[in-house]
Amino acid sequence: MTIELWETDDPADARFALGASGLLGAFNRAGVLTAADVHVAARTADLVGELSEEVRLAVALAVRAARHGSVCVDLASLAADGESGADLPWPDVAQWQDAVAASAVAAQSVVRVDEGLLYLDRYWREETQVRDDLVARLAADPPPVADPARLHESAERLFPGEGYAEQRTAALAAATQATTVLTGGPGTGKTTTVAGVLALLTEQALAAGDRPLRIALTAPTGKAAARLQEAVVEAQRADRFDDDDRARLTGLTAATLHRLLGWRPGSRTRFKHHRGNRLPHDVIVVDETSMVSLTMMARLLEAVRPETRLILVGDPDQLASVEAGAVLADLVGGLRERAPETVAELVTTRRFHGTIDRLAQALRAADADEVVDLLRAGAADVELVDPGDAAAMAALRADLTGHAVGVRAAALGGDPAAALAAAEQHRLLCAHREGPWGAAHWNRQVERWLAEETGAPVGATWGHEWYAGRPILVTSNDYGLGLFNGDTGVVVQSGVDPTELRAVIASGEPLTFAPSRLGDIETLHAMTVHKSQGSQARTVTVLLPPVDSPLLTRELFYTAATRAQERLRVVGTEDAVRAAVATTARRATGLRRRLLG
Ligand SMILES: Nc1ncnc2c1ncn2[C@@H]1O[C@H](COP(=O)(O)OP(=O)(O)OP(=O)(O)O)[C@@H](O)[C@H]1O
Repeated sequence: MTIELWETDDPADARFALGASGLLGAFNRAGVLTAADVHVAARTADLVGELSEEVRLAVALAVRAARHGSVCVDLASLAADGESGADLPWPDVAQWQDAVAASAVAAQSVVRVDEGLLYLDRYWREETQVRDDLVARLAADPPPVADPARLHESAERLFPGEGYAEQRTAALAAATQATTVLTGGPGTGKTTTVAGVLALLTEQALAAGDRPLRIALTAPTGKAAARLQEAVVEAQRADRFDDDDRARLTGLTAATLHRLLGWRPGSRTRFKHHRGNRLPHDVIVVDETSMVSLTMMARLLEAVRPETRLILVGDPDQLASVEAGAVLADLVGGLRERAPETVAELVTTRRFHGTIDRLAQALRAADADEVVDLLRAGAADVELVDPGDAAAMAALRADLTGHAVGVRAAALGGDPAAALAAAEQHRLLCAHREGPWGAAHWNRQVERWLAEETGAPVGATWGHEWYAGRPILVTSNDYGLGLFNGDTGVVVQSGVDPTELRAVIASGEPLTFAPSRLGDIETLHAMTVHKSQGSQARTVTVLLPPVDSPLLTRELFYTAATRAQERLRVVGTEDAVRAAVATTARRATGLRRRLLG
């Protein structure tokens, strides 16, 4: 294992810290630390009069770790990894750890050392709080069940027979305890279980003669929240639910976690609801929990009342949040040992019966030979394209261009629903944002092909950023407009004049805006795998980066592959496929271990 470095041929690269000398300078020039890591560490150390170079290096490595999604840094293993890969002046580990523990930065709580792991104070406090809140929830009495006989009877009705046994057990667990982590891959029946649990709980509230249950459905992104809401409503249409169940559950709406907690202007990490002003709900269901960062989990747990039933739903094999932490995987790992009854795992796939499902299972099992065999099997729903195969790449180009042309034709027709449907057919997913395998490059590429094919000068290279048929992705929440990070849409021509353009965003009822009203928007001919989390498309093309990419991991491949509902095309060499399967995204966190203690 080698330490991940940034590389550049440009001596003026902004990541070089001007004037950095000594250890910080050496680690910056080697590409371990960026200028930002160095400056943050130097400033913080200056504030408390910390002069030791070794300690300043440790602080900078903790800052760097957070940038890479880790909550803390294990100096010993980092130095051991680094020594095998880069010729760097690593301090003697034992002495270094002692120096950090005895330092002014530790004494002033700028950093914390816990079981050999070094944390920036903020993350240590958040991790401690998540652990303490969870442990307190586990220790408290379970919420009361008004009519246990009725609960079991209704569970048999809503989850009948052997086919629903796994979900029935999970639902009864979630209905009878305060905290449940419901995990499973795509299509394993998580939403069906959630819909059933809500029916069970609303019925129990009625049996107890209580006021109607207050239920919150939530997810980290607007797109995921909207999907949860639709899926729960859809699940209740099944015959197993009777009219009374449906009547008690009418009007359920889902909101993003930010909105549920009460977003406050000017702060991304502080909310209206907190320990002193808790959320009023009796049941809170969080979907796509793998995307929840440590910070958001801390904010959520402090705002949840002890007696509220909390159901955390997600797939721990997916990529973790863009921000620091790997909370869902840590919760599953830690709680499985500490309180196994709180982890309900669904393992039987209900939706796919094809190669995509088998591929997802092989990826979870890290079985590289099976993954390669499935990709090469010539199945109708899964295909592997070798980037060195000119004919196959030409076919890929024709396909991507054909899709873009189809979206443009629908958008020129001025029918928002048709344009949206065309745009939602296919997703091109990239590991990186920048570079030859990045989303930015492929967005430009598809726009160029579209322009060539149609003769219309569209796209950023022509200076026509807004054009009919431009698929778009919303990249931040805009509560005023009702737009959420992750929302997707397309630009349509709304009149005879080609300059009359409207942006249509997919929602229950499509939302229409003048393009000038939209702020944070990206073109969506291609998107990063990270941003695709929480959404699916019928056909998905995944561009695997080359073998040496630090982003090439099993979690990335699994997340990308499971976005596909009907067809999956993977563009990459066999070596890249094998490297992805063999590499897991390593994030340093202490939560799993601390949950055991
Ligand atoms: N026990 C079951 N037997 C047969 N079909 C089921 C069962 N449970 C769920 N299904 C069906 O399987 C499909 C997937 O279920 P569901 O949407 O609940 O899964 P999910 O895990 O939430 O999926 P995803 O996370 O991919 O959205 C649905 O069409 C649902 O009706």
